Amino acid sequence: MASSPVRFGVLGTGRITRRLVADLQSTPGVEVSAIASRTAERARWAADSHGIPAAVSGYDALLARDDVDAVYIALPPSLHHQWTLAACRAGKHVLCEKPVALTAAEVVEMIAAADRANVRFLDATAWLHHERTAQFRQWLSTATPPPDVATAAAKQDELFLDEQPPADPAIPFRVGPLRHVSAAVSFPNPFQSGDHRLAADLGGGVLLDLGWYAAGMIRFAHGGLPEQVYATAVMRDGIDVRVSATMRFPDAATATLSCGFDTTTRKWCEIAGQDASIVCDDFTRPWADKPARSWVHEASGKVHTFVPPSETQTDSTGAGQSQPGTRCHQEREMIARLADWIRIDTAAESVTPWQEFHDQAVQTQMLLDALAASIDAATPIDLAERV
Ligand SMILES: NC(=O)C1=CN([C@@H]2O[C@H](COP(=O)(O)OP(=O)(O)OC[C@H]3O[C@@H](n4cnc5c(N)ncnc54)[C@H](OP(=O)(O)O)[C@@H]3O)[C@@H](O)[C@H]2O)C=CC1
Ligand SMILES: O=C1CO[C@H](CO)[C@@H](O)[C@@H]1O
Repeated sequence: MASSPVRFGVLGTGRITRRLVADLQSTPGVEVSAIASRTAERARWAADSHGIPAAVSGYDALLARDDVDAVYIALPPSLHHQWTLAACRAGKHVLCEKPVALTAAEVVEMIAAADRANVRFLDATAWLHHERTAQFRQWLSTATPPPDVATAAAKQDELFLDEQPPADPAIPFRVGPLRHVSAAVSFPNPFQSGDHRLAADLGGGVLLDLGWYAAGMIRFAHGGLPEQVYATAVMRDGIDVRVSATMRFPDAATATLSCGFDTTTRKWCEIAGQDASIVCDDFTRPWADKPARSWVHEASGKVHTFVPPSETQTDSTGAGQSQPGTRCHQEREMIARLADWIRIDTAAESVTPWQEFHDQAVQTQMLLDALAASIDAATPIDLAERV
């Protein structure tokens, strides 16, 4: 029996809703039943533009509606905490834009509120849901080689020569023990004056806006938090517009982060292990008109281009050409995942597949907290002392 669609209500009518509302509407099993604005006129305009049945004046009024099962919170960062708590109180599931909140303490409260209300919570960090991220995860899960391989690795750097096929053909590369992660995300001045990204009271600043992605990639690649960080910021009108940071983990892995509102477009990362590195130059979101790009660089200098399975569909001529229509759409994957969680009968199942995403969100925000503290204090910060 087909389950009924998950009906989303949208809070906010800004820039991101132009894209995400269409993504919600085009995800199977999901509908958008209402959109709310602070003003009735703008709600009407947004509902008409997107073909949404109900235009709602005021966010509280949307939360009170019976035709809304879940909300998509597309408000400035300073409002995410408040409206997530309100949505949970109203019994609505939540998809909340990034950065999840202003501090890790707020994120912990938001997740606790969702747990108390038995509703699902997910942050809209879509790259975590791209199929290639699952492949990165798999390569990283082989980070610790068996002892005999580790000994061999210490003796020679030719483990990946072609004549030595890997043990598991499904995992053709082993990154080996993680040594360094580098993540850089920037966009050159894309904002109008008055934009929340440039307003301190709305949670502005590049560290929260784009550092969210870079810190998230570093946490994802390592799986834990550094023991020490040091960050510096270039400030303009009281807002951090460029941030650079270094960090060191308890296992001696290191990382560097760079983000900027005044630097050319970058959405890059390099995850370097002892044996190979994963390189990706569009990890936050593949370019709309191009296939997702990532590579594995072996110690020998050999480079392999990774083509996600959805981009290697054979076309009608059998030529194996990439077909854009079949490409992984990370936002729809994210929405479908949340809709699946909403349909899980938690009374019948003890699984909590959302836990890893909650851990990722909390720890990303903890890392940002530490970087902000380092910028403020102009000194390295020990995370162990902050937990
Ligand atoms: N996942 C992604 O790829 C992206 C995520 N984002 C994230 O989405 C969120 C929203 O960003 P974006 O859509 O660009 O922001 P916009 O400023 O374009 O829109 C924010 C909306 O929030 C509502 N709002 C409520 N209170 C305020 C306030 N005090 N000041 C301004 N707006 C307010 C407004 O809707 P109304 O007046 O109708 O109530 C406004 O349209 C941010 O957290 C951002 O980081 C942004 C871009 C991409
Ligand atoms: O998340 C985001 C993705 O890209 C934008 C740049 O145009 C960011 O500023 C935004 O908040």
